[in-house]
Amino acid sequence: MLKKFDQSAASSKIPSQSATPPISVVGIGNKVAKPDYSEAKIVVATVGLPARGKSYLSNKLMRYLKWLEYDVKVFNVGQLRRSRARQRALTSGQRESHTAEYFSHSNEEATRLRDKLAEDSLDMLIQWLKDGGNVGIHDATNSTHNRRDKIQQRVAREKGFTVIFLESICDDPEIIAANVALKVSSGDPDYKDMSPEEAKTDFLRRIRAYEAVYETITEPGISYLKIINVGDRVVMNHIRGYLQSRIAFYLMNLHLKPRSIFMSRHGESQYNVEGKIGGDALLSVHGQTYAEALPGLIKNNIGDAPLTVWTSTLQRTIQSAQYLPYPKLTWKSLDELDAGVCDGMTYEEIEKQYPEDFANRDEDKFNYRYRGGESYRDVVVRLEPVIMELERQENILIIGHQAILRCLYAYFHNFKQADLPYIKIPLHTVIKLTPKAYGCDEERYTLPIAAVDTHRPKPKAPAPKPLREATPMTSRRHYYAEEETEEVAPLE
Ligand SMILES: O=P(O)(O)OC[C@H]1O[C@@](CO)(OP(=O)(O)O)[C@@H](O)[C@@H]1O
Repeated sequence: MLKKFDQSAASSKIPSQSATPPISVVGIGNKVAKPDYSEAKIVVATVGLPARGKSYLSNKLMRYLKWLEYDVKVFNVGQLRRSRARQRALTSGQRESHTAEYFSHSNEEATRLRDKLAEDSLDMLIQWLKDGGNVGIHDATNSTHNRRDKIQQRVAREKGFTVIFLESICDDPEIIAANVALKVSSGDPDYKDMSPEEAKTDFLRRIRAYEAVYETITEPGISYLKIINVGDRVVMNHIRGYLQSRIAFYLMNLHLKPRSIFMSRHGESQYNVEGKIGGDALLSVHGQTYAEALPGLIKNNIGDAPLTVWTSTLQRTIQSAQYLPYPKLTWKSLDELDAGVCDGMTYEEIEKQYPEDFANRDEDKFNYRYRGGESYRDVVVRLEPVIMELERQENILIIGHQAILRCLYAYFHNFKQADLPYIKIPLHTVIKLTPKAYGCDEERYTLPIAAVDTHRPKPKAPAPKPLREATPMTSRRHYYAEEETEEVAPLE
């Protein structure tokens, strides 16, 4: 539901209206208010034994939905337990230990305490939803009918709130062993006073304590998703509405097979050399050299492993991929951000011809929409099917464009919207992302082939407005030898 928006006054500031959830946006002067998705209020409650990837699924889901601009937060009951224990230790001077006995069902006092923690965490989550959040993820074992009944009853007290249970069932010994190893090696506060062997023994006892009372979801009539071995099989029940279906579809497409996602911009184009944006130019001489060198770099990296190459429909990406001996796919959705009336111009020309637009873009680059073109926000929306497909696939090399790769990179590294349009994706560099339990490992390979720098840094001070007599701003086009290495910091 879009509120009325004065399009004549702000052709460049109209937020996305494409196939995204209903949003309301209010224009305030030169600024664009944050989109309001307040209609969706969903509690996602995880269900599963320890070491079944519940936190992995919770965090992936959060990253995906946040990238799509929903307000999402994970409420991890284990973290609440630890932070309360720390607080108690500060007043009592005595440290509490939460070994396997604490999780045993026969320990009535501890069971009462754990139930209370789950309730408190749910109350905090519901309050957060009332304050404007959209999807609150209750990351806990929630492994009995009784616990799930309580969650349902609590959520039912809130008008318009719905709950989906997300059960992660895993019987693949490799996945379980990897999750156990991660828990005991990640400096988990529960195990900081134990050796890795003691920690492992204790954690396995904790799992057995939960197994003794575990009840898989069989309750009729509730909304749930059962994810078996992280996406091998998925069972769905009573999934309704746009956002619930989207959540289900995303989780269905996840897998845990080891793989890497390679990203590279096309080789330097003739437009890059001239400082022009957009267009459909061919590669420069240096760009062509990069295209020739790329197969060697990739082969050195992945050897004989299978790989699929994705390009946009624009010549500079297709030309850059021409010597790569792998199956190729051309995506219209990977075409560069559409600069509308500014297509084919240099930044200096845009500043001269459209000074207000130029200033607006500097002020809020993520939301700014070129006249007759797109904003970064629009691009994020059109890349959603690409993200979904990337989650399903194994090794992929994307030969793309500056703005497109920024958006994809931001998804994997959880960047804030405001920082996204300034991420450095230099030419003649391959970025290798390897998804891990929480986040991604990254390596960068830069080939020693000269190229211009097309990155315009964020202006230091807010751009002055109106910009009748704007001082010319030069695009920084120079060679890597002059490049500083400062990077935008990822979230968390
Ligand atoms: O959003 P900004 O920083 O302007 O970067 C996007 C621009 O990057 C460019 C190069 O300046 O990408 P590309 O090299 O793929 O052509 C432009 O075409 C595009 O408009």
